[in-house]
Amino acid sequence: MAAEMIRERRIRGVANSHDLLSRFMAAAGDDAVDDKYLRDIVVSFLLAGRDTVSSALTTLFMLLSKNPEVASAMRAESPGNEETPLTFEQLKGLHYTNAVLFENMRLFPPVQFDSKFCAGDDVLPDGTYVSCGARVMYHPYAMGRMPSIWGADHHAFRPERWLTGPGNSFVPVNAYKYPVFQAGLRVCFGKELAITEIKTVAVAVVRAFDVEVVDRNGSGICAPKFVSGLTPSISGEFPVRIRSVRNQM
Ligand code: HEM
Repeated sequence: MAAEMIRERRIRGVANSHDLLSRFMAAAGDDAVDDKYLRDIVVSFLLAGRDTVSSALTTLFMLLSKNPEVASAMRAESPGNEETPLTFEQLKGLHYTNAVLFENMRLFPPVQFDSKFCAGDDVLPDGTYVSCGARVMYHPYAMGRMPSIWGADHHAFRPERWLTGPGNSFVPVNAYKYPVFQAGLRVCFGKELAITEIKTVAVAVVRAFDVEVVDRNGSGICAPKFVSGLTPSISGEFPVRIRSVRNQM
């Protein structure tokens, strides 16, 4: 599929196309960019951008089902109704919704753990010696649930913990405290895109529907099994009941 996408652009030309692959090809200009390099770009963007966003949305709706008052607050914050799509600026102004997204990914980070290999002998800030070639892991899932980082209510889904700015506005924390998108030079390249995607889908669905996680027979709330992995997922089924908000008014 990647090869076909590249071939098609080589034939069509990329100067007037604004998709990401065309931009990579155009930016390379006269420098020869081989197809293998471009194929790796396509694959890494698909891998990095697809399962992560869908994992975040899955756990978000799981949490909203357990916390319907949070879904109501998101609905109340969003201007207009489901007929009027939000602009990018309006989306950015949704502080409570932003807090819900970040709180969801604190408890269920789409990349649960990650590792790096030392390029040379080094000493970490806490004094730990690491030798060249050693593997060092960081674990956003564990860090998101540590009382020493998040306090006594670390286990609670509480979006308000992010609303510490003037007028209860959203305030991000240090990326090394919340390494859900990693931190430093190799921070996630698609972070802002991911947040915009998740917010767009979450707001569009919440404005129009109540999403309730149910058991197989459609009655009572069940607890979907969260399966850890590089990008975590839900094992087996994830049955939900969808109710139009408009019909309930
Ligand atoms: C909620 C969604 C996402 C999360 C939690 C996430 C998380 C991460 C993390 C932890 C890394 C560091 C991986 C490593 O260095 O080993 C990373 C890297 C990366 N992400 Fe994301 N990501 C998300 C969505 C996206 C999207 C939508 C895109 C693009 C379409 C994207 C593109 C990338 C790329 C290109 C890198 C490599 C950056 C580099 O090494 O310089 N990500 N992401």
